[in-house]
Amino acid sequence: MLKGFKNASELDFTIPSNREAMLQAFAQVDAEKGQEYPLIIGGKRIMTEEKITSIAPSTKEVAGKVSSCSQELVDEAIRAAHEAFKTWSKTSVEERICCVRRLVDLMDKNRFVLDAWNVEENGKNWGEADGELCEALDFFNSYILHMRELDKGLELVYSEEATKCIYTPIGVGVAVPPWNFPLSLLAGMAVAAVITGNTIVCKPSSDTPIVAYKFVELCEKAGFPAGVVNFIPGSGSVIGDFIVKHPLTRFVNFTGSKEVGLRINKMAAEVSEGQKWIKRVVAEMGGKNAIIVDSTADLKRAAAGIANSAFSFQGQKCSACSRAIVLSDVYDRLVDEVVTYTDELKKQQGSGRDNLAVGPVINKAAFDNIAGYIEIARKEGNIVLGGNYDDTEGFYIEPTVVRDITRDARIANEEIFGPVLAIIKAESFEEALDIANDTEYGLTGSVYTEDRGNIQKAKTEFHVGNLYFNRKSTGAVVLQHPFGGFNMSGTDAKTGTRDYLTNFLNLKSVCEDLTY
Ligand SMILES: NC(=O)c1ccc[n+]([C@@H]2O[C@H](COP(=O)([O-])OP(=O)(O)OC[C@H]3O[C@@H](n4cnc5c(N)ncnc54)[C@H](O)[C@@H]3O)[C@@H](O)[C@H]2O)c1
Ligand SMILES: N[C@@H](CCC=O)C(=O)O
Repeated sequence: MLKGFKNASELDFTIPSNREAMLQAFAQVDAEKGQEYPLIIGGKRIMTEEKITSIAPSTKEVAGKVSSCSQELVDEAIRAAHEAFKTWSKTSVEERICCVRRLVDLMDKNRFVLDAWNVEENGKNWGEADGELCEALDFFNSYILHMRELDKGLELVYSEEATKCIYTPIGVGVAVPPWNFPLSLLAGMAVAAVITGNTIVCKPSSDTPIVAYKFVELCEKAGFPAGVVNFIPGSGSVIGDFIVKHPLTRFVNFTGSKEVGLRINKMAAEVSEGQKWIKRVVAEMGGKNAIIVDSTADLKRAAAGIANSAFSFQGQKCSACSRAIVLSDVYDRLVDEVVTYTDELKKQQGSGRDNLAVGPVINKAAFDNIAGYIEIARKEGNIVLGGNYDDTEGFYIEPTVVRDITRDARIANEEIFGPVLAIIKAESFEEALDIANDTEYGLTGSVYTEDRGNIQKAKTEFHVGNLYFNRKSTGAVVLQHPFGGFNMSGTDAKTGTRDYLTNFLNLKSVCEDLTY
């Protein structure tokens, strides 16, 4: 079934032509900077008085201003999507796939400018931005394959009657992505919805609405009819509950923090007047991910994996390692290796445009929150690297390594979502597993070991949605490492898979008595 699928390859920016194209794309970003963007509802562009200001985290400059949607306009958007659903849901799967294929093409043609906007608005480096674009393409291509299979219906046993089980679309969905993967997560949510015959209302994060706008613009160019993909940025606290509670909302596809995810889940469970269905919620949420290192591990390799998982994109991945749990006999040596490796990363910190290893954190609120955790870390353990932060030019926080942290410390339990790594000591592999599991989350985890017994034990006893061995905990690849978390990390929806698409489909069982 997966024959014909190939993961997209990231651009090599050491090739002069790619580098040059990226610099040109930044020139385009500069020319567009400060521009105002409308909502897109039922194909209409609507400029509102109230705007969301998007700030470039590397420089604190205004990237652009995006119209902010009111509750009245949310209602209009959901109704437009509901109207479009009447015809889009009956459009053939092949026709829907054609639109997605054109979108793949358009994303590829606009690749550099999409990457450049992601660098500008989100603070990623070039490779991280292009890796995200590849993930979006992988989602599209995997959903094309899965949808073709789903279109055949469910295989049934033979009977005297004519029986069939067919997948049918369910209605209007709402996509609520976070800011940290503004392209691939929104694009994955939107395409999963529309390829299955649903329509979608996209509410991007207020930190990254321009990247989202660029994506929705490409959807229009790809030929999705008006109203199939709508764009309504707005404050979560002003329109969030309204979108979720709207009686025509059929499903909510959310990725973000645990607090917002749980609120959405609760709101969606309440039945609004006129609502005719139980709303479906996909909620992928936070993590407090651990990497375990036992006494048999290759410590240099483990240190590199830990530092990459903890500090790439400044620790702002849900999959980031924020706890290293290390057996006591190798603890000091491992800490030294992590410090040595991280020190190299720390020397390469700066603006995303300069394409360095470490960039800024997303905004002032995140900066203050992470700085607060660094001060807590000073009291709870010993900072052996980093610990400084400065928001004069952009929101920069040094990669920070904290040793001698106990399992009950705040920085060992709360999601920081920034470049702060807590290193905890364990006396046995069993204790290390117990500490790793001692969290309400269950997103990613990794184990560095050469002990087959420990590998077997972790496979059954380390409770996370994505478990890795002798490898970093970040960088899941579509259809190689289906991604989704356990417990308070989410509904474990496993993006990129066929199962994922069934969240947005009904299965209709049809039977005809042939003797009639
Ligand atoms: N599990 C995953 O796959 C995954 C992937 C990326 C990020 N994350 C998590 O996302 C979080 C960081 O992202 P964030 O800061 O954007 O998260 P967030 O929860 O603050 O916001 C996510 C989205 O929800 C919207 N929102 C806020 N309040 C809302 C409400 N009441 N109703 C509806 N929508 C509302 C926001 O505007 C944004 O679009 C971290 O916790 C991270 O671990 C998880
Ligand atoms: N899927 C990504 C993380 C997405 C969340 O931020 C990874 O595997 O690193």
